[in-house]
Amino acid sequence: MLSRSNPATADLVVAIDGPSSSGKSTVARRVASALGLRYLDTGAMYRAVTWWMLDQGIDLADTERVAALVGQVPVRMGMDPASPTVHVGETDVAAAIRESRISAAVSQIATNLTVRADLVARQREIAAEGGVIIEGRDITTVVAPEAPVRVLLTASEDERLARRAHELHGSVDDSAVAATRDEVLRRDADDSTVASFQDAAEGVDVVDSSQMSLNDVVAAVLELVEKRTGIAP
Ligand SMILES: Nc1ncnc2c1ncn2[C@@H]1O[C@H](COP(=O)(O)OP(=O)(O)OP(=O)(O)O)[C@@H](O)[C@H]1O
Ligand SMILES: Nc1ccn([C@H]2C[C@H](O)[C@@H](COP(=O)(O)O)O2)c(=O)n1
Repeated sequence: MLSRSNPATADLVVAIDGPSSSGKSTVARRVASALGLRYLDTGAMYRAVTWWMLDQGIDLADTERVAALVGQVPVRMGMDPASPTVHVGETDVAAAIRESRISAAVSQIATNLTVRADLVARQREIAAEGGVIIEGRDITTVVAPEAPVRVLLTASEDERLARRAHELHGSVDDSAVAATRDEVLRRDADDSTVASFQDAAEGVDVVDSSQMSLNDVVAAVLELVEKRTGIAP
């Protein structure tokens, strides 16, 4: 695992929220690498729980059964931003949790309030250790509302659909974008019933990346870290 190599950032927590495909994972990993922080992808935790429930043959609509079982799911997150890992027990699920069957089902898990309480508690333990950038949907508001740097990373719907379509289908033509709508917009609609990531909470800085290159977004977040904490790479 990554050692917390930068003494200046040993206690730092950076929180990033935003809708699907706004660039959270990509930007957070790069910022973490620049600052010597660990990187926690909380969406991957919800995906790993989804993977385990389906692997066990659990009906995700049976919210009480899911709630009763979530505490048993042995999710292990590797937080080196250069090579983050996700295991459930000894099984490497990093690729499996990105399959479309998981993307299509994960909101059923993420909208289960007992699951949220369980995963938020695990995420808060990691935040309490410091030296970490955490991204998701409720990090600035619920998991780490006291973090000195809190960012809402947004982009227009069209831009987010195009980014995901390009990533998944290698194209931004009409059929590629249409095939991506469920993964991006339907999921955001479902997820926003339990987490507030469309508007910034008080004190949260907004970065609208619609017209920005990845490098510019990373630079903007690093500037916010410096502005809020005085810490620079
Ligand atoms: N500023 C940008 N300009 C162009 N492409 C971008 C930009 N930011 C991110 N991308 C691309 O958009 C896609 C989605 O980015 P990423 O997976 O980081 O989003 P995300 O917010 O973590 O999504 P999710 O929450 O659904 O996992 C990736 O292919 C990434 O390379
Ligand atoms: N803190 C979080 C992180 C993620 N989710 C939900 C929202 C998504 O549907 C799902 C997977 O996230 P992704 O990998 O696409 O970022 O998990 C959440 O509710 N809270």
